[in-house]
Amino acid sequence: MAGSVYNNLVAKLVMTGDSNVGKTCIVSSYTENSLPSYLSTVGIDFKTKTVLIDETPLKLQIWDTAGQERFHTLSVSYFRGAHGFVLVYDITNSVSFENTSLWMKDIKMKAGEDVEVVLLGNKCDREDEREVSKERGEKLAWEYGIPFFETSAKENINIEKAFQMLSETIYARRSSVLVTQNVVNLREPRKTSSCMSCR
Ligand SMILES: Nc1nc2c(ncn2[C@@H]2O[C@H](COP(=O)(O)OP(=O)(O)OP(=O)(O)O)[C@@H](O)[C@H]2O)c(=O)[nH]1
Repeated sequence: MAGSVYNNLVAKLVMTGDSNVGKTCIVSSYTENSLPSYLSTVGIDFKTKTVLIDETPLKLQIWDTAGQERFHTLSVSYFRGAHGFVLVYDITNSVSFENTSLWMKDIKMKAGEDVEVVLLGNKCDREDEREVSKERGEKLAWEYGIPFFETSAKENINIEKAFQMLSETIYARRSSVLVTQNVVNLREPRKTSSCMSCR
């Protein structure tokens, strides 16, 4: 168990949801504890952060995709091969909440049915402008069978918790995680080659 394979576990996470809901700020808050200067995401980049699960390090590769419609094809092309998704809406924007069902369809279509997803209702610091009740978020997450948090990237509320829960679910439920560029089975010891394509 303490072999080197378990020191090289990597999980690919993808941020998704409408434009302007706060995906980039959530990643920054989680990986740097600071907000970036505002710049709507125009391409794709990823950040990394290592979490500990039962003393095992799991390196998260967090891909921040653009929510704007004109980047949709590019954004969803990064869904394939992801182990988990952070699906974000803005509690002050009901359209972004309604569109989560479209993002969920894309996730299932591109990444498969058994991929792990956490739903975030972001900007919960803006209570005065709230358009989506917490109950609606909870109900939707219950229907999907996924965890739900209301978050604030601005005030760093529930961000750490959400990523930790997603990481633990991936670690516990998935039979495989990426190890550098190779895939290994977590539950069975590796037998021969470290490269799937060589088998
Ligand atoms: N009040 C408040 N504002 C936030 C929060 N998170 C993000 N914002 C603001 O919302 C705006 C959009 O944030 P981004 O992180 O760029 O949104 P995005 O979802 O990455 O947008 P795209 O890159 O276009 O997909 C910025 O002005 C942020 O400062 C939050 O938790 N609270």
